[in-house]
Amino acid sequence: MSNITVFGTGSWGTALANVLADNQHDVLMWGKTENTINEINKEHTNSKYLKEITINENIKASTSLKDAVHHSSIFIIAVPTKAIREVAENINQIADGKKVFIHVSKGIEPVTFKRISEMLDESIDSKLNGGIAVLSGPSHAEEVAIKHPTTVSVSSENEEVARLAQDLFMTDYFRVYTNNDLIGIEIGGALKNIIALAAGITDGIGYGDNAKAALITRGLAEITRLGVKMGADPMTFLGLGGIGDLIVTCTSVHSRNWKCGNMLGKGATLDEALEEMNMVVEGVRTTEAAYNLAKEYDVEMPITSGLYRVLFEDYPVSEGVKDLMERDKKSENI
Ligand SMILES: NC(=O)C1=CN([C@@H]2O[C@H](COP(=O)(O)OP(=O)(O)OC[C@H]3O[C@@H](n4cnc5c(N)ncnc54)[C@H](O)[C@@H]3O)[C@@H](O)[C@H]2O)C=CC1
Ligand SMILES: O=C(CO)COP(=O)(O)O
Repeated sequence: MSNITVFGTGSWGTALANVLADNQHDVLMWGKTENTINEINKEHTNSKYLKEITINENIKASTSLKDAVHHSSIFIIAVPTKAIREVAENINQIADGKKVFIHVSKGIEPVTFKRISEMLDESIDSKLNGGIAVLSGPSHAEEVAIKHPTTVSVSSENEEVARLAQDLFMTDYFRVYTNNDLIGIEIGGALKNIIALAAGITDGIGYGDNAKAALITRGLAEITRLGVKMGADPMTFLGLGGIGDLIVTCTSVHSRNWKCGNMLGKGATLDEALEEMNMVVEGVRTTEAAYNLAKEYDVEMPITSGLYRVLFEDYPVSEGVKDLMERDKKSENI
């Protein structure tokens, strides 16, 4: 059994810490918020992020980055994309030996267009970098925390690190596949949030299953178009990290991205919707990144472009839907 540190005490970090503790690993969670850390240690709950869930009593939590870094050589990075560089750079200052980084976040950095494994690679000195992997797939924390059957993929440029991640996480309710397409898994996990925001919007407006199925299907087409230009294997988008995650995020009541979109569809402004959520809605920043990436790679992404206008240019949602429906005639085969 291994010592493992989970960086991030939000819903996903907490649910995954429980999975690892179920596998008898010695888990230390690190976070900045004193209240949450005390609550995890004393009450074995995390009421802000995962209501009504009991956290395994063997899990300890700390606000000390030093303790967190020295606890183990296996790090699970479970903070929002926006915080990845800061956390990784701080770890880099303290670490004194090789560490394996398994990140579970879903986003792309606007402006640089970097994937999370690339941000980690840039932030960690090569002498401290024992390998980087991503864990991604259809997996809401709320269901993993109550041990409902869940399947995910892990990917790394280093096959051994992917297999290590698979071994660490695999339980009878959390099934982990390896996948050799790091780019595809990271792009699929990031871009599905854009489509989930759009699905929330159409549900919020009051449209039905036809609209949602259209978004999932045509959303997958534009995710695949961009992903392939970025170097992904198109088949990855038919797997857990692609269509699997797209389905769960567009259809689940647990999805933060769907919920945010749903409020927008009902008439809230982006600021109002984000204010209402007390958890990260990754799709907002990812829409900005993907909108610019689509231009850079000269890829047509009509759903992403329409959502960009709604989120950042005050474009009415009803007009956004109309634009999508009234685009020039196309063949589905292209
Ligand atoms: N919640 C879920 O079901 C799933 C989430 N993810 C991904 O995991 C990542 C984290 O998501 P959640 O746990 O849902 O987020 P969350 O909003 O529940 O929690 C985020 C955590 O990160 C911490 N944090 C934020 N900025 C920080 C900083 N600068 N330094 C240190 N800590 C910081 C917060 O205090 C909080 O503990 C996201 O990229 C999300 O897309 C992936 C799969 C499932
Ligand atoms: O990635 C997720 C499920 O696989 C979580 O999605 P949300 O952030 O929209 O809740």
